[in-house]
Amino acid sequence: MYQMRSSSFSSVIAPLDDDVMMEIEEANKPQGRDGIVYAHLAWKDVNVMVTLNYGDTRNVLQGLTGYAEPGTFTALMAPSGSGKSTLLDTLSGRLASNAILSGKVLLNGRKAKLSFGTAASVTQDDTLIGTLTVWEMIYYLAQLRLPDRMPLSEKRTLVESTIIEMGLQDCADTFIGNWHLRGISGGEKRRVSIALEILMKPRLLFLDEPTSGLDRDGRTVIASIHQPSSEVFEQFDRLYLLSGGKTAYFGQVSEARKARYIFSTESSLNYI
Ligand SMILES: Nc1ncnc2c1ncn2[C@@H]1O[C@H](COP(=O)(O)OP(=O)(O)OP(=O)(O)O)[C@@H](O)[C@H]1O
Repeated sequence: MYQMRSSSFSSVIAPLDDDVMMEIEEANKPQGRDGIVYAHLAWKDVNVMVTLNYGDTRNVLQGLTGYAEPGTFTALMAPSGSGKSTLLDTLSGRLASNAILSGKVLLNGRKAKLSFGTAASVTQDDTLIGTLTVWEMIYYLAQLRLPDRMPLSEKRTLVESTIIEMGLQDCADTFIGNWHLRGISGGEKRRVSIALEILMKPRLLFLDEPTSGLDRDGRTVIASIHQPSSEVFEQFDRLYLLSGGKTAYFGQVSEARKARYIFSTESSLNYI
């Protein structure tokens, strides 16, 4: 769990570099030499206000600015209730109907609706079919989601490579399981949920709780995270810390370390 003393961490807020922000906002040529469209995501002055019962309102996010670039992994961290899921929902265009957004969210320099195939979200409540094996589940989804014109042999190859990418080889033939059938572990279920999304090769991936071993491969990954294991923590490039809906820190993980955030060995982050 976090321990936070708000008086001292404000001094290590990383100032956002305006040039970098502008560069990202104006990046209108996201297509790389390999023909793949990469996802540069930027958000500026984002505020989210929700309407509560009896018509009261509450500002859940206040003045958030940041960006995420292709091939990087950005971790959103904050104490419970500070706005991680709301920021993920904002960036992925999934805000609740009682929430009002102001500010800019730009994909490759433009306001864009995130289409299926470009962006994918993996939330905690994804449903899997317990009576299928891991291989069957992923293959079943591949047949449903991948284009009809793709040959079956190609779909099978993609299923195999996705299973390897997510480190699911050892449990590929194990049932996913349900309340009366013991199946794969909780962590393996998370990896199956992610596998189902990366089948479509999205350039932008939003995760509620990341997992280790995710290949970036030019992908832009933004993940909200509660208690990172040291293995997961090693994978982050940037850290976005929120406190009470405001930015407490946005910058490189390495700089956060220098700024005297203490990362203890297992699953805890303390601000000093
Ligand atoms: N649509 C909404 N209507 C009312 N309140 C909301 C709404 N969305 C978020 N909130 C409130 O805003 C605050 C931030 O919620 P959010 O789920 O983003 O936090 P979080 O950092 O993801 O929390 P946790 O780590 O516990 O999942 C909470 O107090 C939550 O109750």
